This record gives sequence, structure tokens and C-alpha cells, in this order.
Amino acid sequence: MTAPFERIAILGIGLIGSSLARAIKAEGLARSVVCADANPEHARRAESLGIVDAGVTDPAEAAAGADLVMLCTPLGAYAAVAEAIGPALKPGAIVSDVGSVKQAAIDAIAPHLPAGVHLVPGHPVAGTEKSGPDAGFAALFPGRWCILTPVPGTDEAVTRRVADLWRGCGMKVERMSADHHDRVLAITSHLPHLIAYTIVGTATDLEDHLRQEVIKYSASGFRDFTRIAGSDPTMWRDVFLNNREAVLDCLQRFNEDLTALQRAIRRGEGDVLFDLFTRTRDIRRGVLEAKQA
Ligand SMILES: NC(=O)C1=CN([C@@H]2O[C@H](COP(=O)(O)OP(=O)(O)OC[C@H]3O[C@@H](n4cnc5c(N)ncnc54)[C@H](O)[C@@H]3O)[C@@H](O)[C@H]2O)C=CC1
Ligand SMILES: O=C(O)C(=O)Cc1ccc(O)cc1
Repeated sequence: MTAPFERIAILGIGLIGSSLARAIKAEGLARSVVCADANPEHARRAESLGIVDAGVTDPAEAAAGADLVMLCTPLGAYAAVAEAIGPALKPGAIVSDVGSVKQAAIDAIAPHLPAGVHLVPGHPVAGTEKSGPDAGFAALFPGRWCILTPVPGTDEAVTRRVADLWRGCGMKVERMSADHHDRVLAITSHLPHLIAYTIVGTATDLEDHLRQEVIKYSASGFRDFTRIAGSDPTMWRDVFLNNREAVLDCLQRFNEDLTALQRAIRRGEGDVLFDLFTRTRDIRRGVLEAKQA
């Protein structure tokens, strides 16, 4: 059977890039997979793991001749990477990405693409708190959602090729506007990370003797927060800088709700707490049911 792609170039071979490379190899989705990474050790490591056919540091070298170029770097590197690869892209090439914010991704990439090159932004909503090429695994994707945010007017056949790539990795694919994606992810992913960073930071700032106790008696609730707060600082700095408005909007609502809870506790309004906790428990049950479906 012929592979759907001749040559896929993955730019940034960290957690997501290397997971994708592994899945492409495992499922035979391309005849060759190459990567470029600004960190030469990551490019070499990907080669020695056998998950790419060649690993280089120059993104233009990797992108030259590729029919699909997938940006898998932190969002803050997108504009420079897109500028570097623009002149090397072959006519008809598809440029896509995996970034956690979509409107900023489009704004950073689109101006650097020559006419005749297609842009299909995407976001596999699957990940972990780990980073780098050794952290990746092909089983990251099956059963999870991948959201594509093509701009109106994008060639339907091209969008379908990218959707089929992610389906080939085992993902379910959905399409929406970049703006809608960014609002949804602000509340479901970005705010939870901000809260985890904050609570772990607050615990760290406690006086010395209390901090030791926090680590020693860390119950599972706090441990879960430390997992999320252990996520890559560069990646998450870039997420917040690139989804500023939607995150600030969620944060505003969150602060108001937190203040209401604070008042209920101060006033001893147990019914307010009980009602909220009952509603949130129903949501948790719904999440578990959706996972099993
Ligand atoms: N970590 C996660 O759970 C998820 C991350 N994403 C998105 O995937 C992208 C990558 O994230 P991860 O794989 O987690 O990060 P990572 O830190 O594991 O990998 C990023 C890779 O990009 C390389 N890199 C950095 N700047 C570069 C540049 N200018 N040129 C070439 N390579 C460069 C780094 O050396 C590293 O190997 C981000 O845009 C993030 O928003 C999407 C879904 C889940
Ligand atoms: O590790 C976790 O709990 C995550 O939430 C992973 C994750 C991080 C960023 C994304 O854009 C998508 C998924």
C-alpha cells in the first residue's frame, strides 16, 4: 500500500513531535520522516531512536521537498521557523502545526508562506507534563480529539489529508474556528494549568517549616497539581502570552466565583458550598462517561 505522504518534516522533535514521528512510523503514514530541532542533541537523539530518517538543526533543510511540514515547537518560535522555511517550501506543500493556541499560530505562520502553499492549523488535544524526544509515545493519540482550525477558503481536499493523518494516528478529528478553539481551551486547559502553577507557587512561598510539611504530607489533590505544574515552562509561557484575551476573560470569571465561595465560607453558608460541590460531582461523572463512550 502506498503511504499517504511522501516526506513529512517535523520541526521540533519534543514530546508531541516525537510522538507524531513514532505514530507515523508505526502506521506507515509517510515514506520518509525527517526532523529539525534547534537543539542538536534532540535531532541526534531522534535519529538514534530510529523515529526519523534524518535529524538536522536547520528547519529549511528539513522542510525542503516535504509534502507536509508540521510545526511542533513552542508557539514563541513559530514566526522565526515559518520565516526560515518559507523560501524552501515546495509548491503545493501543506504546512500544519500542533500548537495549543490557534489564532496566534495562524498570525505567526501565514505571512511567511509563499502562494501555492497550504496552511491547515491543528491541535492534538493530548499530552503530558513531560518534554523532549524521549518523552514521546505513539499511544498518546488514540481515542483523543484533534481540532483543526482551517481558515475559510482552505482547499477541502488538503484539510482532509491532514484530518486523515491524525485519524491514522488513532485520533478523532473535529473542526472549528481558531477563535472558538482558543476560548474553549482557555477554560479546559490553560486556566487549569495557571491554577496549578499558582497553588504550587503559593505552597513553595510558605515559611520553611510549613513547606517541608507540604511535601511530606502531600495528599493526592496537591500531588495532581504538582504534576501539571511540572509542565514545560517555555511551552506554557508561550501559551499564556499567545492566548492573552481568552485566558484573562476566564480568569476574571474565575476570580468572581472564587470570591463568592470565599464569602460563603466566611458566612457559614454550607448550602452554597454543598450545591456547587454536587453540581461539580455530576460534571466529573459526565467526564468519566464521555471517556468510556
Ligand atoms: N505538551 C503537551 O502536552 C502538548 C503540547 N502541544 C503543543 O505542542 C508544541 C510542542 O510542545 P511539546 O512537544 O510539549 O514541547 P517540547 O519541549 O517537548 O518540544 C519542543 C521541541 O522544539 C524544539 N525547539 C524549540 N525552539 C525551536 C526552534 N526555534 N526551532 C526548532 N526547534 C525548536 C525544542 O528543542 C524541543 O525539542 C507546543 O506548541 C505546544 O503548545 C500540543 C498538545 C499537547
Ligand atoms: O498533561 C496534561 O494534563 C495536559 O493537559 C496535556 C496537554 C497540554 C497542552 C495541550 O494543548 C493539550 C494537552
